[in-house]
Order: sequence, then C-alpha cells, then structure tokens
Amino acid sequence: MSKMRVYEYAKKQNVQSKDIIDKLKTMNVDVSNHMSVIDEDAIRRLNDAYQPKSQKPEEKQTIEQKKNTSNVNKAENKKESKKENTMKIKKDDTAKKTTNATPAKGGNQGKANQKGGKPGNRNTNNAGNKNNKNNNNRNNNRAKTPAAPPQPKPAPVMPTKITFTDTLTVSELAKKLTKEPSEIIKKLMFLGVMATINQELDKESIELIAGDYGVEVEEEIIIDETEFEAYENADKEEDLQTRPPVVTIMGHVDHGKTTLLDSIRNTKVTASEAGGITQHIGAYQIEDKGKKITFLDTPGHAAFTTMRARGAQVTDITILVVAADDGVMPQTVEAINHAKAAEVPIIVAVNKMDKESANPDRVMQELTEHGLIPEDWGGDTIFVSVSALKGDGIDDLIEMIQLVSEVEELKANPNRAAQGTVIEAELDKGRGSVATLLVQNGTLNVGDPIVVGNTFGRVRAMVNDLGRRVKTAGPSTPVEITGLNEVPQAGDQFMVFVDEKKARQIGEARSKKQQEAQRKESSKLNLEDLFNQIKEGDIKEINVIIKADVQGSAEALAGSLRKIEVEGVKVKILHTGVGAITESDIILASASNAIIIGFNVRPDNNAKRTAEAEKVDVRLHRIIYNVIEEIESAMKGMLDPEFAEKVIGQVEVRTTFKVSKVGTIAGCYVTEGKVTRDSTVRLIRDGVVIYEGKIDALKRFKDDAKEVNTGYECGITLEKFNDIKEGDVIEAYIMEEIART
Ligand SMILES: Nc1nc2c(ncn2[C@@H]2O[C@H](COP(=O)(O)OP(=O)(O)OP(=O)(O)O)[C@@H](O)[C@H]2O)c(=O)[nH]1
Repeated sequence: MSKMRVYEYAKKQNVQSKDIIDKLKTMNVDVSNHMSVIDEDAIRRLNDAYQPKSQKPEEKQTIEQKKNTSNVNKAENKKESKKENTMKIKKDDTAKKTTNATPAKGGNQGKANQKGGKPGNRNTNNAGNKNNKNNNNRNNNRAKTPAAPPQPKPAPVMPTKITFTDTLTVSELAKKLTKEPSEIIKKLMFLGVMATINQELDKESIELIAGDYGVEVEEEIIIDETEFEAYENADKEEDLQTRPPVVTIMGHVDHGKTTLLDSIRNTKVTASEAGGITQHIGAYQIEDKGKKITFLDTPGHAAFTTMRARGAQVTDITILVVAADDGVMPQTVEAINHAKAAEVPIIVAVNKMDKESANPDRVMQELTEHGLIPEDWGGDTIFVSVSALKGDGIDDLIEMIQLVSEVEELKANPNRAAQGTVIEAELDKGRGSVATLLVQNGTLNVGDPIVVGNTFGRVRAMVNDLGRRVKTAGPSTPVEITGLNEVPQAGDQFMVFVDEKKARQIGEARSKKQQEAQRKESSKLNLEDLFNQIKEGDIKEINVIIKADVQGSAEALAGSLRKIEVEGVKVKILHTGVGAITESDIILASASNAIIIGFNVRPDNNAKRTAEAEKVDVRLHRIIYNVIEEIESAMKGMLDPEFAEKVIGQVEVRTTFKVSKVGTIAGCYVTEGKVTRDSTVRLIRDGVVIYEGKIDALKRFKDDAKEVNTGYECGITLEKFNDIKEGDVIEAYIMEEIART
C-alpha cells in the first residue's frame, strides 16, 4: 500500500472525493482537496472504515438489533447505491416515485430482507446479503428444524431507484426493474413505442417506464479520466492566494511590441537577477515592488490563436501597443478582437510618444471606434503613453498592470498538484523534449510525474526565465522542463499525477484518443487545400518552414519566396534551418498550419512518421526554381492537375516461356477487367509487389493486342524484367486525372 491522492482512493472505493475528504476530516487528517495526497496510515484507516459492514462484529449486532425495523434495508441500499457511483455525476432524476406505489414496495422490500437468505432473493446489496446469510445460518442452527419443504419463489424485490448510462435495452431495463421483458414491451406498446427485447431505449422512455412502477431514475455520466477538465477543480476559498498576472503584448507590426517587452525587462530585472543568463523560454517574470508580473513573449497572436484554438486560456491582461505616429492598423483591430473574444481586459500602450509625429489623440479617437474608450473620455479603458525606445512611461504601465490585476482578483492554490499550459515546446538535440510550461494552479516540483498534452514523463529538470535551475514553480510561473517522452504542443494542458504509472496510462490514452480524432479529421493543410482556400478567399498567408542543406540556400530560398507577388496572398516564412527535417519541424508545421520545404534534405524517420500522422505537407526539392514555381502556383491557385491511380484489371500468370532475345514471356489469363498495351503494371507475388513498370509487349497468340479482356488468354513481357513466375499476379492500372473539387 503506498500513498494515493484523494480522488484515486475515492475511485477505488467507488465514492465521491468529497466523501473521502469528509471521512478524513473526522479522522483528523488534514486534506484540502481531491488532489491531496493521503499517507499509508490514513489509507489503512479509510480501508477499515470502508470495510464491508458484516466483517465488523459491533455492526453485526446493530443490524441484528435493527432487524425488526423495515427501514434498515432501505437505508443500507441507499448507502450502497451511493457507493456505486464513482466519477459519476447525478444528472437528472426526473422520474420521481409515485406516492401510492413506493411505500408498499418499500414495505415488501423490507420484509423480503427480513426473511433474508432465501433463494431467489435478488437484493443486490452485498453487505446485506452477507448479514442475511449469517442470520439464516444462526436461525437454522438454533431451531434445528428439519429442512423446510421447498417454498414458492418470493416475488423479486423492486428497487426504489435504478441507474443507467446513456441508454438501456428493453431486457436490461426489465432486469433492473425485476420484471419480464415482455411486460416492459407491453408497457412500451401502450406508450406507442414498438420495441424489441434488444432495442435501446432513450432516456425519456426509460423514465416513463420506471416512473410507471414508481421507480426513480438516475442517469450517470461516466467521466473520462483522460479529459483534464473532468478532474474536480474546486479549490476552497481559504486555500486561494493572489497570483501574478499573465500579460500578453499585442499590436500591429512595427508598433513596438518587442521593444516594449525588452524595455520592461531591462528596467525591471533586478540587480540580483542580472547575473542569470537570460534565456528565451517564451515567457518571463519581472518583479515590481515585491509583486511579480509574468509576460508571455511568444508572438501575441500565437499566444491567442494557437492556444485559444486548443482551448487554453493563459492570458489575464492584454497590452495593446499602438504607435502614436501610425494609429490603429489592421493587426491592432485583430488584436482587439482576439482580446475581446477571450474576455481579457485591455490596457492600451500608446507607443513612440518620443516621436515628433506622435498624435495620441488620434489613437484614442480611432480606438473609440472599436469600443476602447479612455477613462478621460468617460470610458473604462486604461491608456498609458510610453516610449518603449526611451523607457518613458514604463513604470506607469507596470503600475496599471498591477492595478488591473488587483481588480481581476487573480488567485490560485499553490498547495496542490500543478496544472497549466504549454507555452512553447521543441526537440533539443541534447536534452530531448523541452517544454516551457506556465503553471496556472498548484506548484510544480522537480520529480513530479506529469502528463503534458499527449506526452508524459517525470519533471527531470526545471529552468526559469533567467536560466537558473529551480526545484519548484508556483502559480503564474513560467519554467522550462525536460523529461517528457515526446514534444507536446503549444497550448497543450498539463497536469501532475500521483505516480508515473498513472501519468503514463493517462498520457498514452490521450495520445491514442488524439490519433483517432486525427484520423477522422485529416484536414491539415496541404497545397491542394490551400489552393481551395485561396480560391474561396479564406487564406491570405501561406506559412512555410524551410530546411536546407546549407544556410545560404535556406536564406536564398526564403528571400525568393518572400518576393513572390500574388495579389492578396503572402508567404510567411515561419522558420528556416539547416539539416534534415526533424520531428520538431513537423510539430511546428502542424501547430501553425505550415508547409515544409526540404531543399536538398530529407525528413528523418521520426519526422516521416509524424508528418504522416499530423498530415503535414512536406515538399522535397533540389532546384530553387521548382520550389518557387510550386508555391507560386499554389498561391495563384494553379496547381498542376492531380492524378490518381485506377486499377483496370488483373491477370494471372499461368505459365512462362523463356525466349532468347525476348526474355521471359508470361502466358496469362485475364481474371478481372482488362489489360491494355499502355497500362502500367505491378507484378505481385504472395502479396508483395515485386516489380512495377511498363508492359513491353501484349499479344493475343502471335499478334500484338491493344487490350485483352476478362476471360481471354494473352502473352505478356515486361520492360526490363524477366523474373516472372507461374502464379504471379499482374495488376494493370492507369493514372487518371481527377477533377478538383
Ligand atoms: N522612436 C521610437 N521608435 C520605437 C519605439 N518603439 C519601437 N520603436 C522602433 O520601431 C521599430 C519596430 O519596433 P519593434 O519593437 O520591432 O516592433 P514590433 O511590434 O515588435 O514589430 P514586429 O515584431 O515586426 O511585429 C523598431 O525600429 C524600434 O526601434 C519608440 O517608443 N520610439
């Protein structure tokens, strides 16, 4: 017996975590929530408490004493049925007991149980049965009466409540109601439902039938453990502590996002921290008057779009940077829309105030048109004038962030297992999978077994944004971790589990689930889709990742692609690199809907597999011109026609002749379709393709034939291939142009 978390123990005992927490409290064991760890001693005590009642002598007596009250069995039944429900939530119990039926049935039930131990007693209450059996034995011994004559089967006991998940068949419902299926079918008929014994009934029918017998119905929803949302997440108010805000900076190109981030960091990284090697981990923390702020420095849009698309909400506050000399631009509007959709408060930083051409009034005016009205003008949006370049106004901005953060009352419980989101992830040659995590609740520790998206492992090492090794990371802290079996994706959720085995189980289950979902979806971008989307006006940008043999050609290619001019469509180079196409390239491409171009390089095996699974389009080229042409065609929506293979017939090799100068002639019989002189063929032996190529000669008797149909014999020779054997199968196919949809 080893340590366990509350929810795990609750699962084991088929009860709610809350019950366990309550029980532990009566034992003076201090636990805060379902993730709390309970030690061996507490587990032992809980085990005692949950032992079947019949094993406890003192309780035996109580039951004996209570035997005469008919209510006891009802109570026991209730308790047991409560036990049955683990990870199940009561959804509805609309079918209520009818007042006249229930007490009578309840009374019967009581009586049946008092008699106890009789054959045919269908009470499912185990503890009750054991007691009954014991009582029965005792009675038999005491009375020493000869065996009673066989008694008529007692009427089965109708339960007061039944449970179901999703649906029940007629026979399952009948069994639960201790009725014959034919009776249920009859009742259904009266309700206008013609059902067979194996027919699945909907919730309404189940409730109607059960209600008619005065039986309550409860629908159970089985929670999928692999869904992180399924884990109870209610922290008690008293466990919550204020946490730092997580801030994202967004704005139009060149309005100064990067400069502002740098400026904030430079002014606020304290001297004591300055020694640390600043590391790019996609996020960093500053401290101002003892209060921390976390900044995400992944491109603002990625933080919102990729992460939000995956259901992750990490940002608490958005800083909207607008250059005072340029005003509201398309990406400014986009940023506002993202922040609004995510219901994240916006602070406007009017930047480049040092410039002569700065016109903050114009910025304010333009922003009011998008619903951002400055406080001075009677609105509720905070505007701060800054010069990211000179460092002016940075303190004001930080103060405003702290203010908004206070208003938002951002809280988390640091004393629980960590949960959060992946900010960035990559495959590092030396360290393996490296992921930057943002802890959103709880505290992450080195050594914690963890599931991150569909990957799992144990936190091997943690590094903070200053490049320092840390052992723990509390709420709102970004850390880079190693120790995962694979590379997760930005926006993936992570969760710490009690042991590595569990983490592995959940991680593998999640991975399997995702693969299945992907198989169904198979809608990742490829050039053909792109063509269609461009045609429909959906896509304005082609994301491209370039891998080349040398840096020079990668750059040349990137430069050439950027220069392609097609109205309304832009090439965006997400990443260029040297060397083979790796799994992390594929993951990046998959996360950002990009196409990978390999120039004089190939994907390694892992990359090939992942590309297939992730449906990433990898284009391999050796001539720059071809790459440009291909991308340009895609942009113009003028891709070459697409061809698909169409099998036209199958031929069986019945004999072979060797003829000098000609080679092996196969004496064949067309078993399906036809074979034509110009078809391409595949020679298949024992299910394995031995040869693929062209027909050299197709003959009927001594004459050349254009085509030979099913049921006819023919002679075939293959181009540059003589190893044809009796029993081989020749499959003939043609390449057919398929229409684009
Ligand atoms: N005069 C002046 N120039 C600034 C200020 N802030 C940024 N710049 C300049 O504006 C240009 C763009 O700044 P960045 O910080 O790269 O802008 P960005 O929004 O991060 O741009 P992208 O990453 O391309 O979206 C740079 O040349 C900066 O030096 C400022 O406060 N005043």
